[in-house]
Amino acid sequence: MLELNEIKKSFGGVTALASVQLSVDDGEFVSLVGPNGAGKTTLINIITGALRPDGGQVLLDGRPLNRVPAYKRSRHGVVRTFQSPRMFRRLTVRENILASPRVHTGANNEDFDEIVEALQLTGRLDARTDELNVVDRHRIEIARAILMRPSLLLLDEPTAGMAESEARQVIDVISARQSAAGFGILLIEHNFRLVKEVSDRLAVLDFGRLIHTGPPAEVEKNERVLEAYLGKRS
Ligand SMILES: Nc1ncnc2c1ncn2[C@@H]1O[C@H](COP(=O)(O)OP(=O)(O)OP(=O)(O)O)[C@@H](O)[C@H]1O
Repeated sequence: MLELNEIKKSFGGVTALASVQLSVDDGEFVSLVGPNGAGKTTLINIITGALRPDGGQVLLDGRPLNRVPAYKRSRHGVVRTFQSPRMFRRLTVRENILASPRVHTGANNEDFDEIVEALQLTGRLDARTDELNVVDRHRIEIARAILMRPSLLLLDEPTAGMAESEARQVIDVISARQSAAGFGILLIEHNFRLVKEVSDRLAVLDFGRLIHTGPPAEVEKNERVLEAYLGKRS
């Protein structure tokens, strides 16, 4: 469904992405892992149209997106969340989750209740989001994104700032919804152990290069991955 062909992007002298080739099929769960500065967020920004690549093509269902502006890409079902969740701080949790018109038109009450409960937000629906911590703000963004009924969900470190048990719980919720609804996922996560079990494939970026793509069981056998990735962080 999503195909990235030879995507290149530099910032001044820094090569953020060097010819990245990656696909996400319908209903597939792909996790993009790699150290800080590897180019993960840049890749999501290129998929959504927030950034233009210097070279290469983004294709959605076989159609090139290069000339499609960011706001129209979301109409094609491409939905993203941010590394630092963006909210209307003076609005309540409920209002923030319902803030997208696509949530209004697409989600029924049952979906809303289910996802809010799974993400442990039920008791906080009437709180203002500026009273909440970053963990809950991530949960709000994820709830809204899922209720937008994406065909492709791009999650930029949805577990940033979470303890491992919180992160696991959130990833399990995402995975369960993905299995039920069948959308494609590209999820950014530093710690590949957290996403190993739920991912169909892992793609490992290092200094803008995709050094491995394959089933999670293979990743720890790849010397380059172990050296590039595990060498730098635990
Ligand atoms: N707008 C920008 N201007 C200049 N350099 C940038 C810009 N955005 C990203 N970079 C650089 O491009 C490289 C890739 O950054 P990117 O944020 O995509 O990495 P990342 O893998 O998402 O890192 P992290 O895990 O820390 O979020 C880094 O060297 C970064 O400093």
